[in-house]
Amino acid sequence: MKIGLYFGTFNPIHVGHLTIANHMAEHSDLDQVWFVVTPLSPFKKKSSLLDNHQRLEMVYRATKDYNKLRPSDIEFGLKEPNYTIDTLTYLLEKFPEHEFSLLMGEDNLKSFHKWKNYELILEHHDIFVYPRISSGTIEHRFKDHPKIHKIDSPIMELSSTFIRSEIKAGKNIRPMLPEHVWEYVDEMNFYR
Ligand SMILES: Nc1ncnc2c1ncn2[C@@H]1O[C@H](COP(=O)(O)OP(=O)(O)OP(=O)(O)O)[C@@H](O)[C@H]1O
Ligand SMILES: O=C(O)c1ccc[n+]([C@@H]2O[C@H](COP(=O)([O-])O)[C@@H](O)[C@H]2O)c1
Repeated sequence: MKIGLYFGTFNPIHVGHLTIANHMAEHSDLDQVWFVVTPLSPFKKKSSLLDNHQRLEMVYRATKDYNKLRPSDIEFGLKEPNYTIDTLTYLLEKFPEHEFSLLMGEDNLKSFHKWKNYELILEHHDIFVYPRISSGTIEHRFKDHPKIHKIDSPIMELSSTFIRSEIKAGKNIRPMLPEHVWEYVDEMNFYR
């Protein structure tokens, strides 16, 4: 099968993430999109980070009604911080029958030259990049790269950081989360 890997912290998963994954599932030849919940991103701090299983639970609730979208806890047993190349090596060993590509927002492409062994990732995998407003520029070497494919789609100005700070300020963010995720966040008093 052709699998699109959508790596993220998902703290929490929001409608932007879900829209991107669904768009790729509907408009590409991918058979499935896996949301890989990352325990600790190399570029992030642990502050205000919910437990791995709570973030996985939110991804599970967001994706359960979508045939082609799956939560993945594959990184839970791997060394932190989680370098994507290490996870890919593990996945290729575990699932030699699958072909893996990556989905990411444009902000991640802008820092991609700082990722561990990024040349090796590009050698073996296609990367689909979703437009996103963010600071910084895309390195020249990634601009016309044959393995990097820009997705032509509307921009969604939404982030987990914004959602967490709005909840902390007592604002209603209900439309920004998939309904089942909002119910869980509300019931568990997350981010308050
Ligand atoms: N609104 C968005 N548009 C496009 N890509 C997005 C959007 N939100 C997240 N992404 C992408 O989803 C992936 C996972 O992102 P992540 O879980 O870090 O979400 P985030 O909203 O960026 O979180 P935070 O605000 O906590 O940094 C990354 O590739 C990121 O670029
Ligand atoms: O492999 C790397 O060097 C690397 C550097 C930065 C981020 N990543 C991965 O990219 C994903 C999204 O990261 P983030 O920081 O935007 O949540 C997450 O799964 C990280 O593990 C990976």
